[in-house]
Amino acid sequence: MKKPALPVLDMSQLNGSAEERLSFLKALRGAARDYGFFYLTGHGLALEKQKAILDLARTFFALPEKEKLEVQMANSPHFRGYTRMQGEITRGKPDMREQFDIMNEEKALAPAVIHHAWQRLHGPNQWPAALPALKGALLDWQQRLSDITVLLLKAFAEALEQDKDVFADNVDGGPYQHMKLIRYPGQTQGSSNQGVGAHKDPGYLTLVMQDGQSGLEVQTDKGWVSAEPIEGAFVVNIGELLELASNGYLRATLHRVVSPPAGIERLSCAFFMAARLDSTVPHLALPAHLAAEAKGPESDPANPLFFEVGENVLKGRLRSHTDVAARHYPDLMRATA
Ligand SMILES: O=C(O)CCC(=O)C(=O)O
Ligand SMILES: [Fe+2]
Repeated sequence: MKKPALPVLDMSQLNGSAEERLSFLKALRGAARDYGFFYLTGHGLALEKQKAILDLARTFFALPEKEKLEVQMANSPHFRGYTRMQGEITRGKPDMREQFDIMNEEKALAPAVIHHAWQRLHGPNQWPAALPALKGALLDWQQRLSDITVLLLKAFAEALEQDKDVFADNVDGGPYQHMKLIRYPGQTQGSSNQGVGAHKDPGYLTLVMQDGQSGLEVQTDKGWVSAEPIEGAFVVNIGELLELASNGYLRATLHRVVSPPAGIERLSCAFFMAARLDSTVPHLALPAHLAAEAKGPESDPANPLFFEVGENVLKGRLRSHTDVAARHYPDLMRATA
């Protein structure tokens, strides 16, 4: 196999000898600083389970459109459910992908206790009646991915020489979870090949499971590189909250997906770990030798970053899903117009 363009980290080293742990932490810090992206192996999730989730995704997307639209995201003030092709906007352009989003399974809050717009993110998922197996399988998978990201976040604290509990307030009681099944159809003549436009992820950490088809591309100092699928490995990337917490020492990197060639589809499952919506991102006090390398979080006037987690998550959702925003958050849309 060609040498991968991004570092490969073996998470089982975290449970190994003291030297192995150190070697993992050093590699983690370097990969996240230099690329903001890496492959993760040794995470303990079996290949057959991964394939079963991608098979379920394939079955879901093959349902008649009517069944999928019954659970469309536009119905949900909590940004959960099905989004059809071109239903999501990145950098002002529609993405050529269809997707199914779930988050923590929970009740919506009563209006009387809602004081901030982001509290409306809490709520139930929508599940397709035609595929009853989806609910149990996806909620279980989401929890496993969430557990991996919590371990990784702890490892980041250690790698950055922080108190081991520096992120405890962000994750105790269960961080915000968000998982997406995604299908990218093959290119068709005359249509755009923007599977998803160049973007940074808004949360702390993202885990992506890809099928065998390439398409995910990552911006590096040497230009765009392809994150070719490695069987069994997840692709991990840093989100804006971790960049913010580390004052830019860790990088939230631009990435995009280019549509597969005509006649070929690509499936993926992305898990986004934010933090508890009611928590605040800590300002990490980096030791001098690390602080000297911190670049400061990148500032982009079109994309303000907030230390309040709920604000940051809601901002990203409103921008990507303008139909949900217009239908369920007209008050906010007027305020920002
Ligand atoms: O499908 C992929 O490989 C990545 C998707 C992605 O970057 C996203 O949904 O944020
Ligand atoms: Fe992404």
